[in-house]
Formats: sequence, structure tokens, C-alpha cells
Amino acid sequence: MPPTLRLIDVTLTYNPGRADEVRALRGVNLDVDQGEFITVVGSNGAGKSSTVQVIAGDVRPSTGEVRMNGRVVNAWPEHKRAGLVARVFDDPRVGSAPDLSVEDNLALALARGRRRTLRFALDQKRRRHLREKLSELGLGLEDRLHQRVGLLSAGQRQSLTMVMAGLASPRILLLDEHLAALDPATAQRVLTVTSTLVREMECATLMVTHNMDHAISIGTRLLVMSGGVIISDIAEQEKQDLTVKGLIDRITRAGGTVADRTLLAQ
Ligand SMILES: Nc1ncnc2c1ncn2[C@@H]1O[C@H](COP(=O)(O)OP(=O)(O)OP(=O)(O)O)[C@@H](O)[C@H]1O
Repeated sequence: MPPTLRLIDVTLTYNPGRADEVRALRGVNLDVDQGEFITVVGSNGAGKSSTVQVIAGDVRPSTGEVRMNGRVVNAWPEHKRAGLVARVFDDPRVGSAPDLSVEDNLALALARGRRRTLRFALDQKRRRHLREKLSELGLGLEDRLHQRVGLLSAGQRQSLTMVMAGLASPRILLLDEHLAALDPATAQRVLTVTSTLVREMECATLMVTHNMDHAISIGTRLLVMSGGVIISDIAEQEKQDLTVKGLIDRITRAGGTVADRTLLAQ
């Protein structure tokens, strides 16, 4: 079976041929299988977000191929990939509709997952199931099903976005610095939620983070990017023994730099 996600020699050049040309990706090769949970670190401008954008379909690679379940998807716009790819952004306000209730947001996500063949409203059984699912997160969301999402805290809202991503049954989940806007204690809680939900989803997951502790403590594989390429690909076994200092040493030895804000986040 082909990998769920495959990047073959992907390059991305912004503003080609102009004075402000930037070679954001210089040949990224990556295979991600179902169930793999990859954390991605790297200094500012390393190409992490560009990689996520190329996978999400925000931008097309300049050269190379993006494959999903064996199919080349370079030319697929974002909306065509929506059934396969779910994405959680750094801004907790982005992933859910503030004027709709928690329940209506969940119903929308569920409908998206079933490719809109489902009735919009939740029936009793599904409502019970969702309430159980929310209560497992330990954030009190199960008692706020009828409240407007705009009233939730940032951590609750980001957790809700994660649950919504799960309901859409994606094959690929992209977490683009999704903890960056949260205070450390909330980020830790949402990290636990992330771990639980990603395990249930069994998709191919990429999580971009500037927090080395998070990158080490969660997931099954760790990638380090620098200068538009992957400079280190660390498997689960090796990752388990890593310390933050060990990882930073490793990045420096591989020729990468560590951003100030990464160091500050430790
Ligand atoms: N729309 C754009 N137009 C021009 N250059 C861009 C654009 N987006 C990103 N870049 C440049 O591409 C390079 C890679 O950026 P990218 O955002 O992928 O890095 P990153 O690893 O996510 O960095 P950060 O951690 O700072 O978010 C950088 O030099 C950046 O300035």
C-alpha cells in the first residue's frame, strides 16, 4: 500500500526570477504512513509552514510531487483536498464558527466528514456519543453544548477544533503551531487532548511546533527542518531517549540553527 502522504523532491520558490525570490523548500522528501504522528521543528524560515501549505494545497510546489494515498495531488486545490486533509491553525478563533453553538459546530464537522450526506442536525444517539467524547477531554465542554463557541476560552476552543478535525475523518492531520497562542498550562492540557485524539484518528499527522519539549514528548517521529530541507529524521525509539539539550545539539551539529523564540519557549 502506498504511504498516506508522500512528498517527492518538493521545492517551492516564492517570487521566482524576481529580486525578492525566496527558495522556501529546496527538495523535501517524506513518506508518512497511517498512524504516524510526526512533530516538526526548525528555526524561523526553515520551511515548516511552507511544507504544511504545500500539503494543504494553499500553494503548489514549484517542482516535485505531493501524493496522497498514491495519487498525485499537486493540482488539487485546497477544497478538493478537504475530505482528506484537516488542519488546525495557531489562532484558536479560526477553526470554528463563533456565532454557532458547540453542538452546531460539531454537527457541521460531522457532516463534512460524511461528505454532507448526513442530516445536519444531530440525533440523540450521536449527541450522547459526542457528549461522552467531550467529557473525556476533561475541559467541561460537554456541559456547554448549547453555548456560543465565541464564549469559550482559547484552550477550549482549540480543543473543540481538534475534536471537529477528528469528526471529519481525515487521512492527514496538519497541526500548524496549534499551541502557540496558548499559555503554557493550557498548551499542556491541549497537548494531552491532541495526543488522545490523534491516537483515535489513526491518520498521518504532522505537528509544527517551536517547543522542543512538546516535539519530544508527543508523537512517533521527529523531523528537523533547516534551509528548506529535512536535516534530521528521528524515529520513535531514538526520540524517547532525547533531551531538549540533546535535540538542540543535534540540530546544531546537522548545520541547523535554533531560533531565539524556540530557546525561550523551553
Ligand atoms: N508568501 C510568501 N512570499 C514570500 N516569501 C515567503 C512567503 N511565505 C514564506 N516565505 C519565506 O519562505 C521561507 C520559509 O518560510 P516558512 O514560513 O515556511 O518557514 P517556517 O519554518 O514556518 O518559519 P517560522 O517558524 O518563522 O514560521 C522564509 O524565508 C519566508 O520568509
